[in-house]
Amino acid sequence: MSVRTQSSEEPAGAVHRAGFACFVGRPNAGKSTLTNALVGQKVAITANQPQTTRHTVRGIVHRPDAQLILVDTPGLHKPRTLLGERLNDVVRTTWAEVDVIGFCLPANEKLGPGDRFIAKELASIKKTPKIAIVTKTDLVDGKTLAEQLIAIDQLGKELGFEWAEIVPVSAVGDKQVGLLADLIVPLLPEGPALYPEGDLTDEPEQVMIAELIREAALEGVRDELPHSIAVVVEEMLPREDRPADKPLLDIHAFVYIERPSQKGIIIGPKGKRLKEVGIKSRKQIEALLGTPVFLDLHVKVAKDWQRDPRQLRKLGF
Ligand SMILES: Nc1nc2c(ncn2[C@@H]2O[C@H](COP(=O)(O)OP(=O)(O)OP(=O)(O)O)[C@@H](O)[C@H]2O)c(=O)[nH]1
Repeated sequence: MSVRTQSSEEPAGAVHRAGFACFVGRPNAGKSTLTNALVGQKVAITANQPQTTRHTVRGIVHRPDAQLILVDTPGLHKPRTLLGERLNDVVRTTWAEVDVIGFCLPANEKLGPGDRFIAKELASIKKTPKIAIVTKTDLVDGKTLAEQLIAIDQLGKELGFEWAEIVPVSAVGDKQVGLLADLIVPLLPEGPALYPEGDLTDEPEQVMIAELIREAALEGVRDELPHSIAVVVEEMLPREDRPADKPLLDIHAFVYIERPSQKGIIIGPKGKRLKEVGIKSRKQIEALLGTPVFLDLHVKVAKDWQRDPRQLRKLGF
């Protein structure tokens, strides 16, 4: 077993590499946080709640020697609804297309059936190198970490493959995140940069904005509305008749819920809660786009949208 704590010096050459990596792992394993730490900007949505990442969000790491494009997939899980099945399809398609797969396993949770389920699926993808990433190392002591590293090495052996690397990281503590990038880069194919410098994500702005609104709308009501909220940005238009130095962007968005009874929870007494959601997400959208925004939010009921293919398509899944 080789566990990396330090980068081995690559001979300095003129080789430039570019390619794709994705992080897989159970819900809450720390994939989005790690993506953000590597890219250095909030592009994926994180939360204390499983399955927040519904869209494939790419973050791009630009380096002089390489361009690493990170594809952040939803967690693979036992599908119970049509949405669940679609999410799993997205995950498998992504795996088949990337150059490196990073399997995220939290240091503070023993390997469980969920991890084995994913590892088994990974084992069937023969040609893509797989790096085991032990996340959240700041939450455990050395002994627990060592046991986890051994268990992960063992898991690979049981399933008949070797991890390309096993790397402990802490995205929150900024430990070994740079090293992880150093270890992924040599596994990418040689080639020129695929995206212009400065691009951090190619996720359409509308999707990122919808995710910001969804995150704000979920805050404080996750227990009541765990996976029932979808957000769609209907329209984004610069306000007419504004002086050039005082632009305003009008954004109209719908917050979809599954049942009329959920309306009250989202809107709150006298619309107070929805207003707060609007203010909070507007500030984040303004920070993202760098322009003042007028955000118009409407709540709509889309009955059982998670189970209805037509609704799912409309909501962008
Ligand atoms: N202490 C600590 N917490 C972390 C670390 N990385 C992630 N977390 C926390 O773990 C939780 C889940 O992290 P996410 O990045 O949203 O996990 P994910 O794997 O993307 O989750 P899904 O989108 O549900 O698949 C969040 O509360 C994070 O703040 C870390 O390095 N240290």
